[in-house]
Amino acid sequence: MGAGCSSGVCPSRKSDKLKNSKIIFVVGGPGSGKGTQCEKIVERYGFTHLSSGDLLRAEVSSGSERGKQLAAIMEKGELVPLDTILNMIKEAMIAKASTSKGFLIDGYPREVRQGEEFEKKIGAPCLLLYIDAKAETMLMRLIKRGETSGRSDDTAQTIKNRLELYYKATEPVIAYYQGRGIVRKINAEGSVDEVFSQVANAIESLQ
Ligand SMILES: Nc1ncnc2c1ncn2[C@@H]1O[C@H](COP(=O)(O)OP(=O)(O)OP(=O)(O)O)[C@@H](O)[C@H]1O
Ligand SMILES: Nc1nc2c(ncn2[C@@H]2O[C@H](COP(=O)(O)O)[C@@H](O)[C@H]2O)c(=O)[nH]1
Ligand SMILES: [Mg+2]
Repeated sequence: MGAGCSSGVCPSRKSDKLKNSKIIFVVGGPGSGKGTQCEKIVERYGFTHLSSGDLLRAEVSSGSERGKQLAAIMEKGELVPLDTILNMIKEAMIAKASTSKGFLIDGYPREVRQGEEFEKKIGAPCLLLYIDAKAETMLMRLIKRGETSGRSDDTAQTIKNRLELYYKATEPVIAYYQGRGIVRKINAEGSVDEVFSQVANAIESLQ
C-alpha cells in the first residue's frame, strides 16, 4: 500500500483489479434519462451501475461532515471537487471488480479533465453513450420527478443551473470522446423503450 493510501485505495495509482474492466460512460444532461436507461441495461446485460450522483447522495445521507459539504454544493447544481467524486467511483469499482461484467459510469465525466483524470487513475472507456434530450424535455421530466423524488436539486432554479453547467462543461466531453470514435448518440426524446432499443443496439455493437 503506497504512502497516503490509508483506505487501501490509492487515488493516484491505477488498480490492478480494474485493468481489464469494461467501462462504459453514460453521459447526458440532467433529466435526459441516464439512470432510467442504466437500470434497463443492468436488467438485460448484468453490468454494474455506478451513478456518481447516487454515490454522492449516499454520502450526504450518511450525515458525515463531508456529506454536509457535498449537499451544499449539490443543491445548487454545482460540481463537487473532482478528486472527491473520482475516489468515490474508484472505491466503488474496486469493491465490485471481482464479480462485475463491466461498469456503467452514470453521470461521469462532467468535464473533460474529469475524463482525463479517470483514465490516468482507473482506465479508458470502450463506449460513451450520449443520452441526448432537448432542454425543455429535461426540464419537464425533472419538474415531474421533483414531485416525488425528494431530491434537493429537482427545483426549477437548480435545474436551470444544472442545465447551464451541462451545456458549458459537459457537452465538451462528448466532442473530446467523439475524436476517439467511441461515442454513440442516443435520441432520448421518445419513450423509455424506444430509447432503450437504441441503447441496446449500441451495446451489442461492442460484442
Ligand atoms: N424516455 C423517457 N420518457 C419519459 N420520461 C422519462 C424518460 N426517461 C426518463 N424519464 C423520467 O425522467 C426523469 C429523469 O430520468 P432519470 O432520473 O433517468 O434522468 P437522469 O439523466 O439520471 O437525471 P439526473 O442527472 O438528474 O440524475 C425520471 O422521473 C424518469 O422517470
Ligand atoms: N463534479 C462532479 N459532480 C457530480 C458528478 N456527478 C454528480 N455530481 C453532483 O451531484 C449532482 C447530482 O448528480 P446526478 O447525476 O444525480 O444528476 C450534480 O448536480 C452534481 O452536483 C460528477 O461526476 N462530477
Ligand atoms: Mg440520474
